[in-house]
Amino acid sequence: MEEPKKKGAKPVEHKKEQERCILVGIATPKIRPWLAGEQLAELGRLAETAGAYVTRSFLQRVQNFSPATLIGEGKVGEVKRALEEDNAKMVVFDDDLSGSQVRNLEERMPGIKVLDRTGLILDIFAKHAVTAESRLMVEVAQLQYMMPRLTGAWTHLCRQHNGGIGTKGPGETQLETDRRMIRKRIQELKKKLEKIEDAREQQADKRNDIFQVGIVGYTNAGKSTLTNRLTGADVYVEDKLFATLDSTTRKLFLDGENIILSDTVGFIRKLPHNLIETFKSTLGVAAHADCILEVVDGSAPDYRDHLEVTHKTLESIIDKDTPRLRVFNKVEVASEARRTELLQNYPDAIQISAKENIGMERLRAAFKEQLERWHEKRAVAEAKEKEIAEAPWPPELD
Ligand SMILES: Nc1nc2c(ncn2[C@@H]2O[C@H](COP(=O)(O)OP(=O)(O)OP(=O)(O)O)[C@@H](O)[C@H]2O)c(=O)[nH]1
Ligand SMILES: [Mg+2]
Repeated sequence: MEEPKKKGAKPVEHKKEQERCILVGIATPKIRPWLAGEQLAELGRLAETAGAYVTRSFLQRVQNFSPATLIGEGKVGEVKRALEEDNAKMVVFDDDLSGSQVRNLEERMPGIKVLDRTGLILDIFAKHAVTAESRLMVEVAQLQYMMPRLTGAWTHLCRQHNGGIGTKGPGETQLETDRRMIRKRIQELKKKLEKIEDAREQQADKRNDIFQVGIVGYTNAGKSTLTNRLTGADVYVEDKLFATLDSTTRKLFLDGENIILSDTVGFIRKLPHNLIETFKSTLGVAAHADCILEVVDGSAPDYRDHLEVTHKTLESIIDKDTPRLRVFNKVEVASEARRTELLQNYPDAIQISAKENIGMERLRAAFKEQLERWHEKRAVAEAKEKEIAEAPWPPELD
């Protein structure tokens, strides 16, 4: 059996050259402790995917977020000391920071780069974007992310130059100019994106007579591995988050005819709404599908959370009437207890291993069933169209 494709000959350890960083997660009483730990571990994987080296992580339990710095003042001091000890120059928060929070934190920790989960995701997106379309989308998202943070950067500079004196006057004018320029740029980029989208829609129309399956799911669930397994394709697979940014379509020969599988960008928790909005057209590939295949990592401790995130993200993108299939992947590494739990709670889902080639026959059978239903639906629709076309005109009156 063929091993999934790995990224070329990459040096394994490069910790000295990597940016060293510390992670900060915040757990409110609403979130269960083990899940808070999982989320922080996921942030660590995001940081590593972005090329950073995590020296340590903090998980602070709080009743409420602190408005000025997100975490309490005492904790800020603790993080600052840890950064010095670890010789790290970057701190990444698992929750979104406002522009003023970034500014306050940077003031308290001079020389330290302050990022949040979204900033990290955008960085990964920027690195993994290959096509003109995804590059444009990433730039829009980056500019939108920058806008509210601009205030921080500028007033920060103003204070430095004017010794802490007010921030009105030329500073604000400059800020306004910057904002206007960014807005204009966003508009331009969006126009370009619309053109690409139109071209894609036209292509999608042309393919209307082929059954299309949109593969969706949480990042790293194994969507690309499954696409490769089913179609013998060579889609990029890696044990990193957001390996796939641009959707790819592959043909699968099934029951005497070709169907199309589209592999798409994965979802993740705490993905800001405007990022989903921006990537809607890539995800739109799934929106046009005749059937949705949801891939879930059945071995993940927090798979229920993954299911929920996927469900919520899809809600805004996909027609609720589109037929859906669900597979639990990586079952060869899931415990017996987990497999039983999945079987009991999700009797319609198919347990598979894209890596070990388990469950593929059942999945193909499920595709066939959907394909038959699709043909039936089309036949009914065509008959109706024909009836309308052949009806006498003007209609006969009684
Ligand atoms: N154990 C196990 N690992 C798997 C299986 N399928 C995929 N993987 C591994 O999971 C990791 C992610 O696989 P991908 O196919 O890149 O996942 P993806 O859903 O396309 O991820 P993104 O494109 O990043 O959203 C890789 O290391 C795969 O080798 C499986 O059935 N079993
Ligand atoms: Mg992928």
